Amino acid sequence: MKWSEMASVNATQQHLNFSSSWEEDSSDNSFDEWTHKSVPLRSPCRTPRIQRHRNRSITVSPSVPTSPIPYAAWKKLRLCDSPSTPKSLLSKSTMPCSSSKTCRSQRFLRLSTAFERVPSVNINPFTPDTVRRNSEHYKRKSQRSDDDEDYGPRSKEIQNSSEDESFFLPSKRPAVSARMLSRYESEFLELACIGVGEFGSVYRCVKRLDGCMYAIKRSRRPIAGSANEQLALKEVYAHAVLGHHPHVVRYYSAWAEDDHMIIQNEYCDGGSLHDAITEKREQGEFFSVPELRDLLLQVSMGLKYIHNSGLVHLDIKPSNIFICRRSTLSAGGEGDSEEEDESHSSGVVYKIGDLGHVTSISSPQVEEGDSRFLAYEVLREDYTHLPKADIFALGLTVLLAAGASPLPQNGDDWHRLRQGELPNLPHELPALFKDLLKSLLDPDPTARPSATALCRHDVLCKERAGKLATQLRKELNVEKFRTAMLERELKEARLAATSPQQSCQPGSLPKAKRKLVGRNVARSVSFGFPGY
Ligand SMILES: Nc1ncnc2c1ncn2[C@@H]1O[C@H](COP(=O)(O)OP(=O)(O)OP(=O)(O)O)[C@@H](O)[C@H]1O
Ligand SMILES: [Mg+2]
Repeated sequence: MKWSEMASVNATQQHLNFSSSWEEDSSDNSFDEWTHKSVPLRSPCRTPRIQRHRNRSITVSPSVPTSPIPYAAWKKLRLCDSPSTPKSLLSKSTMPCSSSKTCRSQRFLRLSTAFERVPSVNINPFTPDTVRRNSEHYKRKSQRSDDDEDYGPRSKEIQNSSEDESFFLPSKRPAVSARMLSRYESEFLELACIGVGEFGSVYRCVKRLDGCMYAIKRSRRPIAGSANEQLALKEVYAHAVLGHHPHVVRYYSAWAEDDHMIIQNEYCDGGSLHDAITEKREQGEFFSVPELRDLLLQVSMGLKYIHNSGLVHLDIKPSNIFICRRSTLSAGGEGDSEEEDESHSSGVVYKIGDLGHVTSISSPQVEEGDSRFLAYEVLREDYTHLPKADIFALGLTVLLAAGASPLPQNGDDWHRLRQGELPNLPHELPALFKDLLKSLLDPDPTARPSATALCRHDVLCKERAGKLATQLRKELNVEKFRTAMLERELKEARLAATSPQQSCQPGSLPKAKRKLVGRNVARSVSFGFPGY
């Protein structure tokens, strides 16, 4: 959102109910001062001045909190200098956590270390991990009780039963409301800081009550009365409206605490696409063509859902696409979608996250996203084809995964990418796929394919058809195997019928015990086959 627009919105903006002290407080007029002073002058041929996303989304270890200087803070810093302006926030944000004042994340981490010794979180019996552990435990237990029946004293079983019960029953419920802790502290056990962005920091947490993992995003600065309040609300509004889709990060809850916004989202265990690209790049690797197609298709599905809901994301980029590995889905699992099953065969699910820039297609309030991924028409404030700006950003995202060099933030190279020139890639892409990517970057937004068209595009669906063929081949092999087994059984049954003595041979069942179906055919025993 432009600062000038924000000033008008400010009059009607909905404030979060943080604390009464803030609501009545008119002393923080830095925002008004700032909005009036910062109406941008536009040149006819603009090139983005935005540096905002440099160094963003760095995954840090909890012991080394990094605080990239947010663009907004820089901008504010240039314009006003009161103690309550971002200068103080900036110095706070850049202040090393080792200073005498304990920083919040450290405080939480200390708290969590204390909890680690006595984990006061419940174990959710329905998560795949727990189910597996439970069944192993049951197996062990039944073996043990067999042994006990034969050889061991009964007291041993009695002694173990309380241990077993405590294993299956949720551990004692933590006294959620007994202590006057913040909701965050009382409901969640913080495990690690998994990301730092412009808006805030993201922590991996276990919810004490349900024992599931969540990503908790906490705004970096106090947000009441600031532009960030609208941004924070935007993210929450968007999540709430969007509901569930397998390719959009799932939202669970949001609340304000200590003048900070806290958003509880699904935890994606594979990190961000940005992390995955960086990791591969460091090893001199890039996404393969099938992986690129899969990425493009899955994110298109998420975008199709967002666009069909009347919204646009406006900040599509690798650090806002998260990865889930199917086997370890944390909470909630997947939503319902006709496309759901087809996209999972790679074992990786891509999800669109960070909805902080989402706006509606019909009455857009545009807060430009990362300039590196910004479509030219959005820079020109032409908002008539906003969904195509997401498509443009998706094209650049896929090109980065294909090994393109880091994207320019402005300048000639920036303009060249907006004139339909593809960046250089370390490996040649198949012509059809390359053409498709080129169409995503078309300078004319109307020439770019829609998300719906991408979901049906031949180049991407062939991949899906390929997966389907592989799946069908597997199923065919299973059926062949089954038929062969049945034929063998049939032969045996015929043989048994013609020469009754043979049925008593070692290895074959006594005739009386065999269950015959149909025309004296032994019922096939059910047998396992991996994966079926
Ligand atoms: N649900 C999640 N699961 C796993 N990791 C996450 C999740 N949400 C965020 N992260 C990590 O935290 C980083 C920052 O998150 P997010 O993009 O939501 O915050 P932000 O402050 O809006 O960032 P930015 O302004 O840089 O886009 C992500 O790039 C990712 O590495
Ligand atoms: Mg982000």
